[in-house]
Amino acid sequence: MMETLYHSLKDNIRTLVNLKNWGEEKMEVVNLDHPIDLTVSLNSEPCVMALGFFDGVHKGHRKIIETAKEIAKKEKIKFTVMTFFPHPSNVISKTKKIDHYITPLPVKKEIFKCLGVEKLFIVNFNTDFSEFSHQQFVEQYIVGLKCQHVVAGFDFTYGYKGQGNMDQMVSDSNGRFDVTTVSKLEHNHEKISSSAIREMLITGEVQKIPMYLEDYYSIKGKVIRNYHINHNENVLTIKIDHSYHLPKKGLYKITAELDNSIFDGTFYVPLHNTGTIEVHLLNSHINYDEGNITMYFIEQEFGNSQIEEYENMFIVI
Ligand SMILES: Cc1cc2nc3c(=O)[nH]c(=O)nc-3n(C[C@H](O)[C@H](O)[C@H](O)COP(=O)(O)O)c2cc1C
Ligand SMILES: Nc1ncnc2c1ncn2[C@@H]1O[C@H](COP(=O)(O)OP(=O)(O)OP(=O)(O)O)[C@@H](O)[C@H]1O
Repeated sequence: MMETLYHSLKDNIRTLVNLKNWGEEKMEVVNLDHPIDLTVSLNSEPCVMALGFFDGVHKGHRKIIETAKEIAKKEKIKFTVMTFFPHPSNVISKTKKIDHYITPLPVKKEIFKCLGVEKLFIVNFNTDFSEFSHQQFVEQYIVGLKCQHVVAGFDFTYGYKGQGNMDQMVSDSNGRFDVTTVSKLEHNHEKISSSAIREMLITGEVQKIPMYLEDYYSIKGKVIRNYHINHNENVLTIKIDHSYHLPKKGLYKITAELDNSIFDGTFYVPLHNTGTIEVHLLNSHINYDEGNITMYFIEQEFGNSQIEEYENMFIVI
């Protein structure tokens, strides 16, 4: 069963590689600092806006983005997304800080672009912004940006202490824009969520992630060094974004996409993300000293008891 899933998903990766080649769509990115610059409002065009943090851009998020896209097409208005950075937990003292992401901001931008988003608003989530009331947010960031239609999920909250919800949004709109609330998307009776995916990364259960993400968990990076261990195995040193949420420490079976070619390999995930990693690729005879790489996590290779043994092996080498 797992093998079948693996092969079909591997085919998906091939499809995604092709899609990426076509995905040369244009997307305007507007960084918004609080208080909002009035010229941004003046230059805005009528739009539909999907709202949320969207870490991972998982299946539930995609349902929202697809809904907004369809509305934009039907109503012939601009298709926009508004997201926030950093994660609100970084400025709200009572919550656990989320500063490592399933999709760091540059990756999230790339995904939005591939999904056809025409304009992306990134609001700098700072303390002043977090203290803005739900009414003020709607006046300045929704009505002010000429949004004619808001799309968000059933549990979207906004405004000081997260006091606004989707019912409040209808009331705050005061008839000036439409509101579409997307219902809960579930897997095995559980909400598909970024938190659930983070939990799978923490436990190392990466094989479950495709059910939530529609793809394997992946990390993108730039190759900076390459050496051959033998005629059949390459070790690549790769620079990655410091804010990636790495899976639990241990050895993982990966599939890597490099220069439109697919390789199988392994990646020993360290305890912390230092911004540089090493992956082993099999059957890759070519020299790759540079270039972009995407690593897809298939499954954890060893049980926990074997990790220490594996580490000792490295020390000996
Ligand atoms: C103007 C504004 C103020 C916010 N203030 C707070 C806050 O005081 N406390 C809080 O926990 N979240 C606050 N949030 C965060 C929201 O509750 C929510 O996490 C954010 O809008 C992203 O939505 P999502 O998590 O559903 O994607 C605020 C959001 C906005 C837009
Ligand atoms: N499973 C889901 N079904 C429908 N809408 C969803 C789902 N998950 C998230 N959303 C919506 O997507 C937008 C972004 O939500 P958010 O970034 O909080 O995702 P999340 O997966 O709930 O994250 P977290 O687990 O960190 O709370 C919001 O409008 C939210 O209501």
